[in-house]
Amino acid sequence: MIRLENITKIFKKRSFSGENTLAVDNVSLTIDKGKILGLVGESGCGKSTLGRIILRLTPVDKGKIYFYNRDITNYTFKEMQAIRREMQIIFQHPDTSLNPRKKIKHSLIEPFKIHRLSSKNEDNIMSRIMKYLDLVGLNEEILDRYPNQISGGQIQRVVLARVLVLEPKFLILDEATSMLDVSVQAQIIELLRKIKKEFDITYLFISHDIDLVKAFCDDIAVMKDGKIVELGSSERIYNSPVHEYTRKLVKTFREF
Ligand SMILES: Nc1ncnc2c1ncn2[C@@H]1O[C@H](COP(=O)(O)OP(=O)(O)OP(=O)(O)O)[C@@H](O)[C@H]1O
Repeated sequence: MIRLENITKIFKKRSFSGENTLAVDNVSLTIDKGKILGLVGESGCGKSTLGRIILRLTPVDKGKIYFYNRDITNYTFKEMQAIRREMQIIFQHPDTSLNPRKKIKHSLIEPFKIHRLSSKNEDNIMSRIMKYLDLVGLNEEILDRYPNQISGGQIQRVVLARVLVLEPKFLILDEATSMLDVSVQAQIIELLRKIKKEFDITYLFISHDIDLVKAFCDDIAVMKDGKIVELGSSERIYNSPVHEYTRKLVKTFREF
């Protein structure tokens, strides 16, 4: 479903004395349809940049991005608009992912407007919203609340519902559960499993938590200094890591 060939991204220095940052260094990888690929590595290694590049939210300097075998690397804004709904991302911070001044109802109606989804009237939109709210384990009481009146876990459920109304085929979860308590995190992971089963969505799960990635993902790509240093099945990477850096990551988590 996703194929990356030799992706490279350099952020230019911001000041005369600063340095360029090689955020992604010649990365090639494939994510097959229906799979969950975990992308792990320590802070600043380039995980988010790579995710944003796949969605064409960050321009790439070198390399090619394929989505369903279509080369989307140089798609225009208009061409991207046509496939934007199919590729979505959920970020880490529950507190900034929804407009704090708008009720939850507004945030759930918004995607229909942005993506000009064909829904004849508001009743029709609301019935679709209710379907997805139910799926993520929320009820209509949430609609009249503001983001600061609900918990972090509830916000991530709303964010998921907001994305699901678009019926995406590929979803990037960028540290999407990192800010949540462990028990809430487990509930959201369970929900993500259920959603994947029901909608056959392919995930890229970005996290620094290798234990969580091992439990949730089919395969793991380990990133260091912008490079993928090791890639394989979750079991293999976790139980018999080959690269020295992967060994260190696994060991650190086990001791922690
Ligand atoms: N817009 C930007 N402009 C300049 N440098 C950037 C920009 N975005 C990221 N970087 C730099 O690129 C490198 C990779 O950052 P990135 O956010 O992709 O890493 P990450 O692995 O996702 O880290 P984290 O887990 O902390 O989010 C870092 O050195 C970062 O400072």
